[in-house]
Amino acid sequence: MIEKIYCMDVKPKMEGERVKLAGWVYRKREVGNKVFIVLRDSSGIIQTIFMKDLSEDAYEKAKQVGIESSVIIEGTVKSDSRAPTGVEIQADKIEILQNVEFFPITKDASDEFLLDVRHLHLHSPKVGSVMKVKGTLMQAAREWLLQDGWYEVFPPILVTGAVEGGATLFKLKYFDREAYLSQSAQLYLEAAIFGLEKVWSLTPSFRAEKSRTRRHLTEYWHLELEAAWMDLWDLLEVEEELVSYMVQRTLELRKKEIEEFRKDFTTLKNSEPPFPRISYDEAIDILQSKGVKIEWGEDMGADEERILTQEFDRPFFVYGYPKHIKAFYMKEDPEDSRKALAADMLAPEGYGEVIGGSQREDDYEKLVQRILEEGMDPKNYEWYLDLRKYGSVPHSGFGLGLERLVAWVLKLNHIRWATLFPRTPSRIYP
Ligand SMILES: NC(=O)C[C@H]([NH3+])C(=O)NS(=O)(=O)OC[C@H]1O[C@@H](n2cnc3c(N)ncnc32)[C@H](O)[C@@H]1O
Ligand SMILES: [Mg+2]
Repeated sequence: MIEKIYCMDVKPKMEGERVKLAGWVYRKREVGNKVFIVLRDSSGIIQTIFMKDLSEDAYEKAKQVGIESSVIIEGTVKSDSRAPTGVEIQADKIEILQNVEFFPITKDASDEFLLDVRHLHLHSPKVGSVMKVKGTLMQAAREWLLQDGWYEVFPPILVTGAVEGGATLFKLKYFDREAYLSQSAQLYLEAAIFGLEKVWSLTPSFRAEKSRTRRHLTEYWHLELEAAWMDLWDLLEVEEELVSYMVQRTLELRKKEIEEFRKDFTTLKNSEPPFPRISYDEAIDILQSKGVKIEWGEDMGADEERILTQEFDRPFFVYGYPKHIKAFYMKEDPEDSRKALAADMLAPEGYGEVIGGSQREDDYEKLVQRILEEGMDPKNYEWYLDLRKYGSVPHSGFGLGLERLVAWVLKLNHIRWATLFPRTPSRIYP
């Protein structure tokens, strides 16, 4: 590893010290016998100045170097209020590791072009800020899960059954049989609770969604929890505690990065438990009162959720959806056979669903009945049905779409900007 200091670690109080930095040329301009290079590394940027009368060799090299060239720069720290970070390097040495004549990404690059060259777009500090926020949200989730006694487990991705409906399965050939890419780790987490009681996993989930919306990917990162002995209402408390900790902790650690994307932090600061809870029935009433054409029993899509979120300035729950629009594994509401003990968490500011969760059907016969009602073959779920034969317990769980959470926290205009290499129906390269 090159012995170097990070841009953000160079402080005005280091005036006069000699330092070595390594990174990429972010900006460059020439003024008279001076070349100003703004150097970029993972921590940020710093201005370096090359003066002909300080080192003609370094000055001549600095004149040649192109944007995004990889360089090692040495020089003396000088405090300067005019510099972007209040300090600059009076450079007397530059090693050009690779000079870049022309970097393909320019200021007017289209979104589609940026996605075509996503592997180069990752040079961007702004993209780096998205990934830092995403990583910190997961760091916070791990902190909370550890202190609240949840066990991380590592479920399979190669599976033989649908969880969220057969229409969005990615099929693959598995030796001499058919298999699928996992839509959700849920069923395997349900098996894990008989030994570990409270489990969680972060896995890629795959959905052959043909819908080209701002909130769907075909591959996304899925944070899922499952717990024995919990009913739906216990689950909602876990969800709001976890999400509020993730948001508040990320606000604390990544305020600078979040400020690059939004100026108003109100909804983030409001994300403290308890989150508001409305029933599906109330949600339908609200939508109808706002002139939305939707009847009881219909599912809410992105447009309906967007309108509903206008009523809230923080994440909120919608619970008690009609059973027939929800998945086979959801427990019927004992107080209303038309409904499931299910709840989604919706993010405000138009973002909508970030979590889907429910209490699970724990009775063997009822679960077989639901599988048959959904037109599925119980034989394909024998192992899953076994979980209701050997010490079945009330249990609940949920799945949080990490990119959806990032999209809300950073107010991104499309979920694809929330992931390193977005996968959509029209994009699987690079
Ligand atoms: N363990 C569980 O109980 C999870 C459950 N089996 C499940 O998969 N629910 S979900 O389909 O609503 O998906 C959960 C979340 O996963 C996200 N999700 C769901 N589908 C997508 C797509 N296509 N792209 C991005 N994000 C997606 C979204 O935030 C959903 O709320
Ligand atoms: Mg859902």
